[in-house]
Amino acid sequence: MHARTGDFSRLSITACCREKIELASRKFFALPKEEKRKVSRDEMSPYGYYDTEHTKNVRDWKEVFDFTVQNPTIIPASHEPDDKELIELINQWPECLPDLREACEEHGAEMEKLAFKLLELIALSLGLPKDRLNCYFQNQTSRIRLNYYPPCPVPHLALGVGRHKDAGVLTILAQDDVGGLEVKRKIDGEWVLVKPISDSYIINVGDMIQVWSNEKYESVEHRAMVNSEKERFSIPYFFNPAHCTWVEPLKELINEHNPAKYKGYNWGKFFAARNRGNFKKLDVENIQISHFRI
Ligand SMILES: O=C(O)CCC(=O)C(=O)O
Ligand SMILES: [Fe+2]
Repeated sequence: MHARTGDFSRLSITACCREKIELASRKFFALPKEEKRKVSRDEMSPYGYYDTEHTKNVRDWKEVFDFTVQNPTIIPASHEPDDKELIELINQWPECLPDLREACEEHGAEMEKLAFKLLELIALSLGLPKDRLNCYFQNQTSRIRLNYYPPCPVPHLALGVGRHKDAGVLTILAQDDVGGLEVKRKIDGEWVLVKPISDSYIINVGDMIQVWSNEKYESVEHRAMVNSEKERFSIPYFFNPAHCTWVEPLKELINEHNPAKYKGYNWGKFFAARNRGNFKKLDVENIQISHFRI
């Protein structure tokens, strides 16, 4: 893929790398359940295969495989503010499909290069030095997810992923040609289909850019529909900073006319709190940046 990003630079992502991960993802999800469950995630090892995820307490119609880009990745052991314990996330790879690991690691490296270019463009667009945001990404917690949405006999009763906003910095999404991703249009609240364009990536601004930019950028609500005939695959890359990142509106962007719209929060604890809802149904709403809105 080639993309022109303003006058700044020309990015080139090898199409073969994308084809490789798409093929490996199809092969992985086509494996028998017992094989996939050998790399199942659980509360101790929260990355790997999973087929019972909930978004906002509702079960999604999908199977996923998650891995981190930096191996190992360090995150807090729990969402409890006083718990200082950290854990190392170690990727799990299916032994019967060695191609998957290679394809995933290559794709991760390509996505990371693109993510840094985009980050620099965003910094420049906010009137900041181009490397202003780079410092948060040493020991980053970025991850990639392989999404598989099987055909659904009752597509009007289920969603592949329920409505949500991505909590991180940027999401770079590769979707296949089936279609199903919808974004909520701000002016009228209508859900609008993001039409698949082959060999292109969808760039989604996440909640952290909304907070850093003090709402100059907004993260968009989105969801994934399912359909009764076709299976669908997508591959989001979630670009996330180090767990210790304190997220708040950037000092340079706020002043008496534009006061900070958010209180600060710790990314690692936010992420741990968000992930809690993946393993059990919670009685409370999952953590959102609106909880830090001033
Ligand atoms: O499958 C898609 O198109 C979107 C997936 C998504 O929003 C997510 O995994 O956060
Ligand atoms: Fe998303």
